[in-house]
Amino acid sequence: MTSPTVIFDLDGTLLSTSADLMASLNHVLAHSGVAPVHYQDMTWLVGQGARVMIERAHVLRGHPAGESELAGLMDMFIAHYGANMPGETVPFPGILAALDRLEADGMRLAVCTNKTESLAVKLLEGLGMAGRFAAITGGDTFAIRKPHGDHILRTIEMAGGSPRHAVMIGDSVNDILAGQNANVPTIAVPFGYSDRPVEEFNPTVVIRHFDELDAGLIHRLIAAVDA
Ligand SMILES: O=C(O)COP(=O)(O)O
Ligand SMILES: [Mg+2]
Repeated sequence: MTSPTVIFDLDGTLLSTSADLMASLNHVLAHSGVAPVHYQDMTWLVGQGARVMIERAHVLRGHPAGESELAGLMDMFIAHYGANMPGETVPFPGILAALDRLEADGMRLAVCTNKTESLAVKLLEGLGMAGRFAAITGGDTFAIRKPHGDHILRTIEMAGGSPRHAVMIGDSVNDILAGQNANVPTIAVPFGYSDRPVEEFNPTVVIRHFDELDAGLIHRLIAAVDA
């Protein structure tokens, strides 16, 4: 039997990244001469990649930015965020032990994030985690990205896995929609960046802590699809 592929979202799922994202976003906002955002704003700003985050933050502060302005602000964000990494970013409680358990069971691990791929890889490398993943794809890896189901399907393909034996784990509506679009079971975590309760997205299951994530859960979810 093909070994299962477990696909993780990055921001708000594997890693608690909001402090560093917010510091770099506020650096950009200061350049635009607008007031900084606060932590509670991040639940709405994160999830569609840095460009959308910058765009939304400017709208939030009543200073909409045009296309060419956004391109420059994005470069500024990438330079600041990339230079300060891994900063205060840390893995969420229990995730490293959970990855160990899945690996020990022979599962393939992958990352499917809307973050810019080079930033995602650099961040995971900085935390010594990149080598665990058979594939790391970002919001700019393909022409499409989450919530498009193909972002997940192509990540599974790059990891050498099978879409019939895969599970997507994420914190935002995009992750759960992408899983549903790809026809793979979904696990939602409630501790990431979502402005709505994750239950509203109808994930297959919700886990409150990574202590609940083990090979048994992944096998049960995959078996339920085959049934
Ligand atoms: O950086 C973002 O906005 C989104 O990243 P994520 O897909 O890993 O949550
Ligand atoms: Mg996320």
